[in-house]
Amino acid sequence: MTEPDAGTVTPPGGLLVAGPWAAADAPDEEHTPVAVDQAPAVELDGRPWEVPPDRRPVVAPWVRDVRQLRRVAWWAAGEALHPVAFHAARLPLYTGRLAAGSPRGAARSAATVARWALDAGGAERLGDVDRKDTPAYLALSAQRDARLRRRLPLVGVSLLAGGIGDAVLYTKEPTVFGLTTAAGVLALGAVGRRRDRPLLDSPTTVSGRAPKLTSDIVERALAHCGLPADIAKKITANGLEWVAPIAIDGPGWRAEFDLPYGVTVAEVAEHRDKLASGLRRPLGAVWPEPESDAHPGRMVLWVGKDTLAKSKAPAWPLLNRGQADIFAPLPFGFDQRLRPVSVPLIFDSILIGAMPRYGKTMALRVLLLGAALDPSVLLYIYELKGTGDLSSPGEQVAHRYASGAGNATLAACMDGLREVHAELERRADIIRGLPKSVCPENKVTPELSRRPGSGLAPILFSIDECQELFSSKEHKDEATELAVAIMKRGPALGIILALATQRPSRDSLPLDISANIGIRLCLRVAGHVENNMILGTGMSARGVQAYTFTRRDKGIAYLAGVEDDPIVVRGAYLDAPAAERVADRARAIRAAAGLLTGHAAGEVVERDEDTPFAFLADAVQVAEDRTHLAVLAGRLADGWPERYTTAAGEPWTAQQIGAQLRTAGVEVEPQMWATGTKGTATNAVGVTRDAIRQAIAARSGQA
Ligand SMILES: Nc1ncnc2c1ncn2[C@@H]1O[C@H](COP(=O)(O)OP(=O)(O)OP(=O)(O)O)[C@@H](O)[C@H]1O
Repeated sequence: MTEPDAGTVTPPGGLLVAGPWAAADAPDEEHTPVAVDQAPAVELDGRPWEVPPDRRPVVAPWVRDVRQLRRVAWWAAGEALHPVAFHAARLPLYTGRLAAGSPRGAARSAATVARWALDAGGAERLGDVDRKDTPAYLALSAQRDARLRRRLPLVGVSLLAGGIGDAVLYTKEPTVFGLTTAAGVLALGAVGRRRDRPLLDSPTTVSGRAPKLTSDIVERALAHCGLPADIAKKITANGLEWVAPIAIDGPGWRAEFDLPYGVTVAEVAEHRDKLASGLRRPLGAVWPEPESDAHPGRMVLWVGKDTLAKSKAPAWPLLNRGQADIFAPLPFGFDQRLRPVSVPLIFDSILIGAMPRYGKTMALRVLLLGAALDPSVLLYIYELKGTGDLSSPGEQVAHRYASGAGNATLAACMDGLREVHAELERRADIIRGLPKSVCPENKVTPELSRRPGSGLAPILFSIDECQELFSSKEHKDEATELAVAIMKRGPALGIILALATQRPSRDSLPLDISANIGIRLCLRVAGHVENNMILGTGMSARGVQAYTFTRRDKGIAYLAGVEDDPIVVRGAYLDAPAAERVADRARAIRAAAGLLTGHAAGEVVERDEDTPFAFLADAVQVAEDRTHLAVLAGRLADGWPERYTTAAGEPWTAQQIGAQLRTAGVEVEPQMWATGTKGTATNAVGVTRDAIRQAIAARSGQA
């Protein structure tokens, strides 16, 4: 065979196919054209027996999996037996209902028999006939008379026979009489049942049972989901090309099909709400996804029996036991089908964004707890809201930890950024000096990072509410410069940046930062601008729209940068006590390995004005015997605006003051009768001056 020229393609099977660009003067036998839309006799990518088989398993995998098979058997038995038991238990109720309906049934039956016996239909027809049309009138009248003559005696005889029969039965066979009478009453009850009240109760609740997904339902929904009219018409006329039968997949159904030519999954995803309407399912249960391995028109539609927000969350795998490895993806949550989702943080950076109260801090907390369970990771945790949401793992294991809404925490965060920025040079020097056999790709390896004294321990640097830092007049330029450098050079050196923000805008999230982030987690946001700021340009046009999440979708997000396409994920939810337990475990693991450092090891890196002691000293000056936290917040902000106001100039909230007091060991009373911010006595969360004094005394004793 001759060497192929520029105009020919040699597929693996060896068949030469001439392209339109083939040289015009090449010998004929070398480029006999092959019509490409003809079914090729030989597969272009190999002879049939050379192509890896694309066969579906003879026995479905779930049948071979004993555990799944057992679950299916239990489920099927439950499905079959539950309605039987349900209705059996209600037999007396149903009997009562029938008995109650029997008088109505008797009246209905009597009316029906009377109408028949008196030929009510014939009478109506007779009334409709023009009396002047004598022959027709006479014919109908004669017909009716004949019917009455036949029917009335028949009814009379039947009634008489029935009555006599009953009387005989009653005297001779009272049991049979009782049974037949009961059957008659029930039958009359069935005749007399009201159409708006079904006799039998439904063994399932209407909202709890999603209708089974069928190809007809999917095709009808797609034809009405807002695609162009000609496409919709095609779907209605020809249906879809089904790749596999609709199957149960986790707690829902999976439908896989090819959309009409030229239509992409993104176009359908844009109309997800209309698709959900067509499927008659809640929005949170309808998830169209592309099957990227095939082509952009191959769609996998997963329709849940419940919305993601309502589905029962599997526990976080590291909740009660186990360690993590930062070089492997960290367990984070699960997707719509309740499959686990992990986030590979190493060699990357992550941005988490959402409207307030939709789960940013919880998402960050799960990742930090995961990283905390790898004892080699140095955690830098800065929580700029001041509510102490990240105090676990911050207090127990962080190398650097600060929480607060004031300038002191911003300054501590800047110190941390400078420290880690300096690490870039130090680490680059170490790596440059290592032989290729130890560090083949000029980046930190698991072995290197865990080698004692290597100075290459992975660092996870996290800032919650990072907009406070990036919009602060004093720090924003330096903070942006340092963060961008860390984000660009840090990953190869084992440094990960994790940022969370509730205000993704150009002012509070510099473009340089949002453009360089690798992994993006977007919980519910207000609109497409915020959506694209967090997930990346053009995402909302591709149908990745975190603003379609509803009020209930807390903790649910689009996660981009982990798979080829963004995926929907619900983060594991660890409340404060659970987080504390995990962080305590992480601390114990680190202590056993001799890896407690910095803040967790008791090293004091706080600035003078940032210590709990300084805070208590300020608080005791402005507190009364009994003071509401809101009042205390106002007085602290008036007395020391540089310490107790946010970057935006707002006084700290009562919640933030409460968090600081608790951190400093002061007991806060949830209900205290004292003068409120409006000058009148009221009940609100407060603190006594004695409690503050006691905490100061305790701390002085410690010192
Ligand atoms: N994964 C989750 N599963 C279920 N509920 C969650 C989840 N994550 C968060 N929530 C709920 O949302 C609430 C707010 O979460 P979180 O404090 O993380 O929000 P946030 O966006 O950080 O709020 P803020 O903007 O005030 O800082 C939590 O108290 C919890 O009730």
